[in-house]
Amino acid sequence: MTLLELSGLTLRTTDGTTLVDDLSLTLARGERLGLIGESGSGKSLTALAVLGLLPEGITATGSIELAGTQIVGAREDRLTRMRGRDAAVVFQEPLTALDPLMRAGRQLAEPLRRRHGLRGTALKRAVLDALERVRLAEPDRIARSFPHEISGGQRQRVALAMALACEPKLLIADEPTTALDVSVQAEMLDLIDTLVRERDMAVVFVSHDLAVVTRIADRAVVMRQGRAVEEGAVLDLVRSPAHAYTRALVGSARRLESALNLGDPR
Ligand SMILES: Nc1ncnc2c1ncn2[C@@H]1O[C@H](COP(=O)(O)OP(=O)(O)OP(=O)(O)O)[C@@H](O)[C@H]1O
Repeated sequence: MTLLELSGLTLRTTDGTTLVDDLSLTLARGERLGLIGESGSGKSLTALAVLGLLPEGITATGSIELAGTQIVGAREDRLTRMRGRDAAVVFQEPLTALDPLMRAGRQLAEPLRRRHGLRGTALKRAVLDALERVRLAEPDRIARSFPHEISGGQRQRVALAMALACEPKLLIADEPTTALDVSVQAEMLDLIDTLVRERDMAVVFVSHDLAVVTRIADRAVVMRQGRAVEEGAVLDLVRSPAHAYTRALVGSARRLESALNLGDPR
């Protein structure tokens, strides 16, 4: 069953520059799609468009249907209902999602209260459970901390817990490991992988790094200069890229062999 369908999505600035050009793709429930391409290829804007969060001055034409809701041109109240319930996002920089002046526990309590109607002790328990689920040791301490008092990796886990709080059908992860230390990147990828698998959640995983995408996604769309140049099963793309740009990505994907554990990728 289709969860997300983009048809002819085109994103333009007010001065008429086309940033994403006639993009079409579909995602089934529970499916994991990588959106891959170099910086500026339009991946993040596509992800933001799905959430109805395009920056001012960028307009969308075409269609984005998410769990039966047309996102292009939808009113803000409709988008607000959709966010969290149908789709949630984890950004590269967790501070984008976190309020620097609010303790982590309070921030996480908000979506849990809204979605599950919890109050008081039950809400406190749910906050600690959500922090434990993203494998944060010392959930009590983390809940009491302000974002600047915890590490980048811990902040990203709190942001992930917030994104998962409303049990969305789709998790959009936009370079969620890029800003983290290499040592915690793999842990974060494993965590996302496990949590979405347990919940049978669909994923759109945005990254410039093919090696990272292979760990999470079943299928990938390769974007270049706002257009999809190639699409297919991740392993097919890696083994026999058709487009010269995909070939270049495969060639430059660091640690690809070990990430895939394929031996000779040819
Ligand atoms: N608010 C904006 N106004 C005008 N142009 C923008 C805006 N945001 C992004 N762009 C442009 O749109 C194009 C696509 O940007 P986008 O952020 O989607 O790329 P990306 O593939 O996600 O790259 P990165 O990995 O660097 O984020 C780029 O040329 C960018 O400069």
